[in-house]
Parts: sequence; structure tokens; C-alpha cells
Amino acid sequence: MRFKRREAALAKAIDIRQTDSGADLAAHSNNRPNKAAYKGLYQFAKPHRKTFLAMFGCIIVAIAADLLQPYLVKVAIDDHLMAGDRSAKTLFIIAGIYLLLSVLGFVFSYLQNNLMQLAGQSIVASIRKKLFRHITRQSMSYFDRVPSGSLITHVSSDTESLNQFFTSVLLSVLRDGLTLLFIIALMFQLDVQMTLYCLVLLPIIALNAFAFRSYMRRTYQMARTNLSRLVAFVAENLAGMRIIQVFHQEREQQTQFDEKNQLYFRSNMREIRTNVLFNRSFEMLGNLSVAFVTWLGGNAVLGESIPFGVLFAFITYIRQFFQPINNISQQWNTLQSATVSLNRIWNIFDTVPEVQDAEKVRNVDVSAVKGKIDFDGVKFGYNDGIPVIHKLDLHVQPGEMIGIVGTTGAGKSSLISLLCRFYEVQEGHVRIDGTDVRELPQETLHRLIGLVQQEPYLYSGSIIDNVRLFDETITREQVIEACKLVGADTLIGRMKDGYDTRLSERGSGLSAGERQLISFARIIVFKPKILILDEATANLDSHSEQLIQEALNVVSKGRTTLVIAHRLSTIMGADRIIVMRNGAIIEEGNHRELLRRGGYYEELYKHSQGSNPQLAAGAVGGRASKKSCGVG
Ligand SMILES: Nc1ncnc2c1ncn2[C@@H]1O[C@H](COP(=O)(O)OP(=O)(O)OP(=O)(O)O)[C@@H](O)[C@H]1O
Repeated sequence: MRFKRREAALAKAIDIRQTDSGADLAAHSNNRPNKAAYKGLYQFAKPHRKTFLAMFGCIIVAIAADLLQPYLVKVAIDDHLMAGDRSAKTLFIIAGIYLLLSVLGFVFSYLQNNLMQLAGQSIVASIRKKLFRHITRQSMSYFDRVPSGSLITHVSSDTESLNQFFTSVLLSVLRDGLTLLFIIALMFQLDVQMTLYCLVLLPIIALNAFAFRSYMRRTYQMARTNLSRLVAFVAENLAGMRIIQVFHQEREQQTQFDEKNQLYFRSNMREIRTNVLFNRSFEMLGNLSVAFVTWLGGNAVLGESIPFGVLFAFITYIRQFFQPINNISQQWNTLQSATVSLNRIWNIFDTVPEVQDAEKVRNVDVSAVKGKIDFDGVKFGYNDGIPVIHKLDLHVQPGEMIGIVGTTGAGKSSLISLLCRFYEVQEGHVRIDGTDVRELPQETLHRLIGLVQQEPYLYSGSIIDNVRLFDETITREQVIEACKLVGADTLIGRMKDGYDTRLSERGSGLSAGERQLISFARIIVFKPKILILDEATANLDSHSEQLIQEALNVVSKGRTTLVIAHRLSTIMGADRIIVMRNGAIIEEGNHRELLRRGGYYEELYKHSQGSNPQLAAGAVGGRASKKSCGVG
């Protein structure tokens, strides 16, 4: 059941990712640039204005150094060679200056590229940082709506596209734009009439670029769309490999993959062909112009209206003229995808978390909190509006242990989510020690609550770091003490590096029970006043369950504890057990009282006792909360 749900969620994520990034560009490319997004981007760029200024200076020097070289040759030809000045010294000086200009061009181009990369990467790093912080502050309802796959794309490839905006588009517009202007100015300086003739070429170039532009954009988008479809297909297959193999779907999947692969290959080839054609057409235009200038200028030289050196410089400049135009028009696709990425990123920045601290929060002394919990007339439903908790009342005394059982979808995890204020109640109040959770700063609230889930999250890092969650104020000794208390010390002692053993992501390499013990140790070191176990024993064998039960007895001491149980054995010893169905409490009492009552709890108990354990598990258990608050 759980496996199926995860698969469905994954398929949904892939599906959305496809629309988000696949049919993606085509769909988003019509997005008009969002003014607020550009303003926001400018705010990120502002602190780097000195770097931009320095880069601009480098661009000017680099361009000047490059463009003065043909001019220098013209001086050598016209003012010296043709003028009869045969002095080797002058030629030597000119050659020296030429060399110096080449070195200058090289050095300043290098600096200009590095400065642009520095500015671009720094801006993108700070956007990424803010984006991650903004995402982590979103409410749970946001994560219900937005698949994690697309958030990963936003943080990784969308920010990278923005980097391309600076390092490719902006750099090209500045450098190539200025180069063009300088070339035109130099050409005018050499010969006004010939320059005017050459400028006749501009409309032809513009027409060529315009004719190619929309076709190039389409081929680019088609290739990106087909690539993301291919990637989504592979991701879907990897995730559902079990089903594919069990149902012998390998050949069918291979056929589908081949089709998608072919489509991508063809669209990619079309894109490459168009790009090559565009580049070569520019080259051809360049060659035609050289022929035109040679003919025009040659006649002028023969007629002695311009010197030979001017013709030489002109031919060199006209050759250089096409490169910047070509470069700038190549930036169109990059600009398109950067705009889409910019809009996507700023859509996230514009999302205000639904759950926020109140304007006037009530600051409480965490150490003085007793842990009394009250649900008063609580009504709640998710975005779809269907109520999942109906006018629920529940009052828990400090230090009391409450077991929560019920049918699948009864609202057990939702109740816990409301206590953690992952979602807002629609009616009623959730209070801790008499204070509405909406009045508490979220940070304080989450320090009051420790959550142990069915699959505790472990990070890549040492066991010490995983217990203290990288909080250096918690000492190694405190961590070891906590692990001893929950009975994790022996198993850690058996590991190669003991407490310094590095766990891989999600703690693979440890059994489910061992991971749970580590998350119990977290509770001890962080000392929350309220402890929540959300189906923490669901995945455990009976030996591990026994270990966890013992650890639970230790960590729940002196804490208000709510235990959502998959197995009744976990909650049989609770002070009080509540039985939920359809978002309401239908039975309440301790184990004996509930058995005596002979209601739904007794029915569950009978199932769990034996005749049909699977039915018992299915009826009582279900899904673990996906969220976490506090520690655990
Ligand atoms: N994030 C969500 N968005 C929309 N509906 C949700 C969400 N989470 C839960 N629900 C719905 O709310 C109802 C209560 O779910 P909840 O997870 O609280 O039940 P539960 O008693 O913990 O179930 P289980 O034992 O299966 O974990 C169910 O109908 C469920 O489909």
C-alpha cells in the first residue's frame, strides 16, 4: 500500500517535472520577462558593481588592443613602407607595439572573463543561498503542492541558467556590442564613403539573423523538450524497476525508450544542422563582403583615392565585423532559458509561507514549559477543502503518555501536524501550556517538540553529528551519555570507528531499529518537552521493537508523549489510548478500559492477537507523517 502510494507520488512528480521542464521550455518561453524578477536580480547584482566596472574597463582595453592591431599595420604600410621610410628601427618599434597590443589583449581578455565569472558565480551563489533558505521556510502545504524534483531543478539548473545569463549573454552583449561600435568608428575614421557602402550590408545581416532566429529557437526548444522527456522516462523506469521486472515489461520499455531516444537524436541533429547553417551563412556573408570591399577598395586604390594600408585595414575590420554579430545572435537561446529560469526562481521568492509567526508573538521560557496539550474544538482540512478533523477535543496532561490508533486516513498524522503547526487549524485552538501554538514563535514551538518518525532521517556524517544534528554546543560526552541511555551504545561500540563512524545518506548500512535508536538519542540531547512517535515501530521486527520499547520508556520519562501506533503492543502501556475514525475520537481510555468496552479497539486487539495479523496491521497502521518538527 505504502509502496504503491510512493510510486504514485513519484509518477506525479515526474509528470509535473515533465510539464515543468519538458513541454517546459516551449510552454514557459512565452513567459514575458517578469519586471519584478529583473529588479530582484538587479538587487543581487548591485553589491558587485565594482567588479562589473573593473570588467567593463578590461573589455575596453582588450577590444582596443585587438582593434588597434590592423590600424598599426596600416600605419606601417602607408606611413612608412609606401612613404619610402625604409628605417628598420621604425618597423621594429611598430612590431614591438603590435606585440605589446597582443599581450595586452590576451591579459585583459583573461581578466575580463575571470571578473565576469566572479561576479556571475557570486550572484548565483547568493541567489541559491537565499532560495534554499526561502524554500526551507515554506509551509508543508507548499511541499504538498510542489514536487521535490522540480525544487531540485530550481536550486540547481535554474540558478545555473542565470549564471549563463551573466557569463554568456551579458558578457557577449557588452564585449561584442562594443567591438561592433569600435569597428564602425575605426572604419569611419579610415574612410567615410567606403564605410557607408559597407553599412549597406547591415540590413542583409539583420534579415539573415531574423530568418534563422525563430527556426533556431524552435529547434532548440524541441531538442530540450525531447531530452527532458527522455530523462523523465529513465527516472520513472529506475524508480519503478521492481514493477517492470515483475511484469516482464523490459522489452516494452526498451521500445518506448528507443522511440524517445530517436526523437531526441533527430531533434538534436536538427538543432545542430541549423546552428551550423546559421554560422556558415554568416561566414559566407563575411566572405562576400571581403570580395565587395576588395573590389570597391581595390578600385579606389588604383584610382589613388585611398592608400593601400587603408584597404588592408578595411578588409581586416570587415572580417572582424561579422564575429560579434554572430556571437550576439547566438545568445538568444541562452537569454530565453535564463528568462524562464529567472521567472521560475522569482515565483518561488514570491511565495509567502502560509504558516507565519504572529505579529506579536508570545515568548515563553522553554525550560519552564510543562507540556500540557489541548486540542479545543479543532476543525481542519487540506487544500481540497474536505475536512479531515471534525471539532476534535483532546486534553493531555504534562508527562502523560497518549496512544493514538485508528483506521487508515483517520487523521492521526494530521493531528500531530497541527500540534507542530505544519498547517493552520480552520477552527478551534491547539494549545501548549495554555498558549495557542499560533502565538508561539515557530522556532520555540519546534524546540518544544521532538518527533520520531517511521523512517528517521539520518544525514551523511558521523554518528556524533547525527545525534546532535551538527550542533557543536552539544558535547561528545552528552551524545555518548544519550546513546547509553537509549541502549545504542553497544551497537555503536561494535562499529569500526565507534561514534566517529560515518553514516551514508539516510543511514543506509544501519538497520531500521538502529536508526530509530539514534533518533531516540537525539531526543535525549535536545530535551524537548513533548515527544511524538509517528508509527516509529512500524518497520521493526519484534526484537528491535523490544529495544525501541525500552528506549521509549527512557525518553518518555518526564515528557508528554503522543504515540501513533502501528502495533498495539507499542501503546498498550500508555496512560490513555484514543481511537480515531474519520477525523474524530470514537473511543478513549486505557488498554483495559477499552477492552472492557468491547468496541473498535477490542476488535483491533483481537486481530493483532493473532487470527489475521495482516488485517490488524492494515487496520491500525498506515502512513507515517512525511514531515518532521523539532528533532528526531
Ligand atoms: N498532505 C495532504 N494533502 C491532502 N490530503 C491529505 C494530506 N495528508 C493527508 N491527507 C488526507 O487526510 C486524511 C487524514 O490523513 P492522515 O495522514 O492524517 O491519516 P492517518 O490516520 O495518519 O492515516 P495513516 O494511518 O494511513 O497514516 C486522509 O484522507 C488523507 O488522504
